[in-house]
Amino acid sequence: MVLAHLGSSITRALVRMSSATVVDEKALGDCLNEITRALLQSDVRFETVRGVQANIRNIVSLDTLAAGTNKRRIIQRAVFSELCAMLDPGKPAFVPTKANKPSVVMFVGLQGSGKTTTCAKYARHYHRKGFRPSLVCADTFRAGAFDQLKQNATKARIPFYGSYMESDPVKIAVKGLETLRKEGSDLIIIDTSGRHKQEAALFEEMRQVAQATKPDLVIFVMDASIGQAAFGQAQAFKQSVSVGAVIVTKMDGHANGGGALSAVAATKSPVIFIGTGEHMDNLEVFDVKPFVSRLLGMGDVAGLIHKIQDVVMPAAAAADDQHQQPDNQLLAQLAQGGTLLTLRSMYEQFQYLLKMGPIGQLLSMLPGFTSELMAKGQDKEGQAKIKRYMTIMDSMTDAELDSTNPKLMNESRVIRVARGSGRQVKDVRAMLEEYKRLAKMWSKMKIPKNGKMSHLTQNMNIQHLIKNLPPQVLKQVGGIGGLQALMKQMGGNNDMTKMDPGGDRPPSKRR
Ligand SMILES: Nc1nc2c(ncn2[C@@H]2O[C@H](COP(=O)(O)OP(=O)(O)OP(=O)(O)O)[C@@H](O)[C@H]2O)c(=O)[nH]1
Repeated sequence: MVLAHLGSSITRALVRMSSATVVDEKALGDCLNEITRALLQSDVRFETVRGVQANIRNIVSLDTLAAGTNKRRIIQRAVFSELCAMLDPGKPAFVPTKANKPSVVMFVGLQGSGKTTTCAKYARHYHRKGFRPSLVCADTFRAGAFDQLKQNATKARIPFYGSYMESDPVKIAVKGLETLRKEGSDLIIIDTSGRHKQEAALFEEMRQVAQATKPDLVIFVMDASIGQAAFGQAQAFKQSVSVGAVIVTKMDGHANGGGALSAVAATKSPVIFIGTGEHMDNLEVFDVKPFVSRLLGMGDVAGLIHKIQDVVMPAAAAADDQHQQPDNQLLAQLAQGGTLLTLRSMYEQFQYLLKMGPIGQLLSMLPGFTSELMAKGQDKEGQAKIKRYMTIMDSMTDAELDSTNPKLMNESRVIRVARGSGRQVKDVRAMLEEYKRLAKMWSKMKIPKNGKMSHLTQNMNIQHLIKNLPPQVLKQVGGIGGLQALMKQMGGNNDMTKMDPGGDRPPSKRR
């Protein structure tokens, strides 16, 4: 959990206030002081913190509250809504669509902020949603930028464009757009140069690339560690190009992230994603209410359902649209029936499982990937086993990974792969047994092709889901009846915003 310290400090303040015998001015004052301290420690600007405190005091006027009013609840709600207001710029960002013309998104930011890495993560995010994204490296300032982008793009299987010879970023950007448009990309992402500090040359280059490519969205990438200095940095970039959204990176390592997020909101720019690690999958959609909800340990049911949907959607999309290239191709094949599982596709399903993190349990809806791999309450062991299997597969050849013939892995290859991966022979054998079991099961399965989400969700074993959901989550969705209604809604209606549990502000559109 990012900002774990801030979240636990605020939660502790609220718990302390709630357990006070009487909720009076003193209890409220202590609670607010603690929250103030936590926000300042997270490098939130002093004026912002003072505003949050004053607004909570305005909402919670203890003297005027009618007798019998639940003061604790009112304070908790006020804190929740003020934290949301602090992080909400009140402005939506452009969301790429699969319209007639490809969407063009340009990334800007200082050197080392994580631009190049985030471009690839962003592309991967939309690839998973059924887009055909591509990357252009218009960073001619840093030697090695093109190689880095190329490497990331290859890893994420995203088409790319760049040049070792051309030194004019504008020419590269224009040529890249032209080439990738012709190749059928529907989301073209342009990575631009960064500098060590804000300087005229950087801004001029950004302006020229933007003028020549006319992006639908300019994303400013900044590093969370700068905290409240994000305000000045975001303003400076906004004055040079029309920044439409912000991605705050390195939220995994910085307590200052709270300050950075609130400072960006103060510039009226929406934060659309946060970077939570160096890995390609460490990019989280940033939605204010669910974020604050999780920060305060109140969960995020809509997000939970989204996670399920992220895994199930590509199969539905693929079943509906043969032209799409969803990330989860195995699920797409499953829609055709008679799937011949390869070790590589098993590897990809493992990646999905790991991405789901602690709620990997929910993936019990994926046929076969159930108790043996991620038994209830044993997420850690299950994940360790999956990682072990993946390390072993990393030492196998492409031919072995892409084959459906387990006999390729003869005794000498098993010994060789064990040595190469630093694992024991018995581990390699266990992995191959797992593969055979899954291959057999998947070969007999078929997801109905013509039934969109509703068919897929009907296919999920709801009983299994009920058994595996943590009790508090089940309670939060309204028990078994509520869960069934949610699944039904998920089948017939893709708009998750309608499922937001309570609250008065609609969450921004899911990206
Ligand atoms: N921990 C963590 N590291 C990140 C994150 N995003 C990027 N990084 C790391 O930050 C470093 C710099 O990232 P780059 O993508 O090269 O930065 P850049 O902004 O493209 O740099 P220039 O191309 O020089 O402008 C790399 O080591 C990345 O792996 C993140 O969300 N968390």
